[in-house]
Amino acid sequence: MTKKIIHVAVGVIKAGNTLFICKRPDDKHQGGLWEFPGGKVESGETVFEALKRELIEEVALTIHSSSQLMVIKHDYGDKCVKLDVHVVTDFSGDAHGAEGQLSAWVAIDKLSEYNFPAANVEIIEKIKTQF
Ligand SMILES: Nc1nc2c([nH]c(=O)n2[C@@H]2O[C@H](COP(=O)(O)OP(=O)(O)OP(=O)(O)O)[C@@H](O)[C@H]2O)c(=O)[nH]1
Ligand SMILES: [Mg+2]
Repeated sequence: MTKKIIHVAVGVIKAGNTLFICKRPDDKHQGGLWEFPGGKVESGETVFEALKRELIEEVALTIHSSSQLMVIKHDYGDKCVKLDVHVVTDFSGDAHGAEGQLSAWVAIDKLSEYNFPAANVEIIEKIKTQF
């Protein structure tokens, strides 16, 4: 049987040479690891609409535009995800962990000091070469 793929909108929020990252709650999938904020694309939503909704909910930012960086499919065994990764530089608001999660603005060359889910390795490699 083909596994269900969970479509996820992921936001790489960038200001200068820093990115805004959050810590996933321990009880969630890949809990305790750092992430780029975002979440599942609901039926009838575009990726941008999902990203906009998730970033308001999770980090209290209103985004005005985004550009696609890459799409990554990853099978964690328990879950199969398709991460639709978008870079966001055009936003308003004061980013913080709006759901009580830890968060930080981190310099791109310090990203390797944080542990991310396996699917994110490719994202971080691309960011380091491209940004
Ligand atoms: N947001 C986000 N999710 C990621 C990243 N990397 C990665 O593998 N994922 C996976 O993508 C899936 C969906 O993300 P999510 O848990 O943020 O979804 P959500 O905000 O809709 O949460 P929910 O479970 O409360 O509905 C999770 O299985 C998560 O482990 C990442 O950098 N950011
Ligand atoms: Mg989320």
